Amino acid sequence: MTMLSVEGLAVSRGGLPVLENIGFTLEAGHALVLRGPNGIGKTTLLRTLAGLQPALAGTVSMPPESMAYAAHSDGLKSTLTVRENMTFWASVYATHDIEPALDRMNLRNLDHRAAHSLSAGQKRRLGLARLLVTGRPIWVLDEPTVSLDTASVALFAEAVRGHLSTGGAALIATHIDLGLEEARVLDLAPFKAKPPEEGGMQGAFDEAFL
Ligand SMILES: Nc1ncnc2c1ncn2[C@@H]1O[C@H](COP(=O)(O)OP(=O)(O)OP(=O)(O)O)[C@@H](O)[C@H]1O
Repeated sequence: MTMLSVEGLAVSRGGLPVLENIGFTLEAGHALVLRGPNGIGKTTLLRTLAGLQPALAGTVSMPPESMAYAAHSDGLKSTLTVRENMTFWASVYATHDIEPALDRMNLRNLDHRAAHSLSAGQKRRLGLARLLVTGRPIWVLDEPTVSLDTASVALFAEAVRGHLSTGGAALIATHIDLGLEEARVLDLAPFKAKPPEEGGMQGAFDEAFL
């Protein structure tokens, strides 16, 4: 069953088109891994899908409210404890049980620690635990494994697998292999937008000699 369908999508950063004519579908129970070199536009695409910036063109079949977005910055409330952060998010998303999420991301021993006192990887685990209490079907993840050690990457991959097995889907920008058999890869290189000024200036340059 198709959960998300994207057609003719063009996205921009700083007023310039970055990727254009992007099309893909994402089925329930599957993950799509976005690949491409630094700066190709993975973050820009994910931010656009999550409703944080407008698209230049195209259609996205599902609204941002169906997506749980986890960005580079973990969005933690630094003075609240791990447990308080989780409780806060559970109330925002009107879900209740934070206990399984604490266990899934191995945060139980840290649950009374203020978020600001966590290590980078522990903060990342807390940011990812948030996904588990959103109750949202499509996870949109930007470099989710940054700062994670091997054991935590495995925990995270297991959490994604659990989400997929209950009919969820995930869109993940990552440079590493998460070992997810359910994942397809989408290479973004073919969608790279041509810089508009290049064509325009070259045209003007050529014209000057005609
Ligand atoms: N705030 C900004 N204003 C203007 N341009 C930006 C801004 N942030 C990023 N860009 C540019 O937009 C393009 C796409 O950046 P984006 O962060 O989406 O790439 P990415 O594929 O996620 O890269 P990485 O793998 O390094 O995370 C890049 O050329 C980048 O320089």
